[in-house]
Amino acid sequence: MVNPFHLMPGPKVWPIFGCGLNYSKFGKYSFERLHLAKIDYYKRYGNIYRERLGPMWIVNLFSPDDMAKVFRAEGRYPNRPALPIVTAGHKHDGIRLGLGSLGGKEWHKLRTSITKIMMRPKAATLYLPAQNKVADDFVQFLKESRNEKMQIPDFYNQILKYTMESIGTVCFNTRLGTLSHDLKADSEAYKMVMGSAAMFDGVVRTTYAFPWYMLFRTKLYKQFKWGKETCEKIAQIYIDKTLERLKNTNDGNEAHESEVTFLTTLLESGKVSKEEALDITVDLFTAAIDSTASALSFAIYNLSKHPEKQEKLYQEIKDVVGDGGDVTADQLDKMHYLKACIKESFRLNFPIEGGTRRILEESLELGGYKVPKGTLIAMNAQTTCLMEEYFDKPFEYVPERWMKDGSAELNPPPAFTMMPFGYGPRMCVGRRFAEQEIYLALMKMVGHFKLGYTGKGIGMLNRVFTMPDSPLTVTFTER
Ligand code: HEM
Repeated sequence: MVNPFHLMPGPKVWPIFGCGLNYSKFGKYSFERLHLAKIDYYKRYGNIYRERLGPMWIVNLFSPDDMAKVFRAEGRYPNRPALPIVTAGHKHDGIRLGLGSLGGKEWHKLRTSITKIMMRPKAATLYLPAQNKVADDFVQFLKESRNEKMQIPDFYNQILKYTMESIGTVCFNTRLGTLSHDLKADSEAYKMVMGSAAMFDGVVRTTYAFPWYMLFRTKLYKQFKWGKETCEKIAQIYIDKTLERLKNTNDGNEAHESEVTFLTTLLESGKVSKEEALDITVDLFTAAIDSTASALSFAIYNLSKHPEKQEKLYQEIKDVVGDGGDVTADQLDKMHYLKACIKESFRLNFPIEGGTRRILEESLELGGYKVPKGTLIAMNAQTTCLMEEYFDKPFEYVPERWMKDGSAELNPPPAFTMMPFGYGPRMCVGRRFAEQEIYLALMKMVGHFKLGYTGKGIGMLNRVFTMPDSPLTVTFTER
């Protein structure tokens, strides 16, 4: 029997505020630690519940079968809500909606122009030589940055510089120079770091705030806009330099191999205008930084907390790569335990609060209820990934569970539980690049240092992406 939507369980809905007060200072929960609310709600309501935030109904799912049903029902143009601050920017100042915020045919046109370039299996390996060099420089930077406790002060921000530097080689074929101990305030790299931080902070703080910024250009809105414009200005400088070099070296023929960048490939595809290509490149650059940094931080943390797993990984690195040098695509293919370590870290510290979201294009039966068209569906993989029902020893770090050799002696993880990059035609377009950056950083770090951990355990903080809730006090001892 299918029940009507209004019978679906969920927290009390107040007039005007809906369920929002639960996350305010009058409530039990906070948006920063939304995962704790989700765990409570799961215990109280089971596999499905609904809540209303502002005018919007949100249906929360915990069952992988229901999540699969949503993905299977999505059509040609899967619909995900845009970031609210981006929508406000579009309304106030005509800020263009990017790939992550567009819907329908407009989204599809942009997406098809880059899916082939970015999603084919070997898409990222073209950038391996440049990204190897960035990872080497990061290790050197860490070596020189250690304090007397062998820790890296402000480690999270240094990781952000690595991810920015690494994706910079893809987007602009240029070294930005962020991995410097002496970053000058008037340098392009410094401005890029500051701009990206201001913009991301604006995104995070407005996503869960009362939407005054939809009505007025609030202080936070101005900060976001300043950050975005700063990044765009600097990106434009790099892009112009690349195009200038291309003009001089290539006499109108295909780009010289050393000048192949994401941007040049996009331009040569003939599918987008020069202006669109510039926009897409800047969008990808900004989408890549915090997302990859937060995933990399938890991967480092989990390995530093589990020395026996780290040693196993070290052995794999020695066996596959030997004593150093550039990591090749063939070697990456053989790094099975490394990939298992990263997957397990994604499971324990799922990178996106809740998980992927969709707006239903048609009404759908979920968990025994008829959910109307237009409802926002939150697929709470973050909670599901820690449930005993689906994972043996859910709170333990066991990379072996992802190995196909059966070494874990645990039940294999079920389908539709682990989707850190989303699913279907709208899944993360930068996945291969994020993974490559994380592989390289971990291989070089674990190859050079024994990572140790002395501080208290790290929890998760929801800042659009899941971030460590306290400083990462990892120790770096040379091998
Ligand atoms: C570990 C790092 C990353 C994680 C965990 C992550 C996760 C995600 C997720 C969950 C989505 C939504 C997918 C869906 O709705 O099904 C997404 C979308 C997206 N990601 Fe990532 N991402 C990461 C890194 C990157 C990188 C490196 C880039 C760029 C090079 C990038 C660019 C994008 C873009 C442009 C979208 C929107 C795609 C669309 O709507 O068509 N991401 N990401």
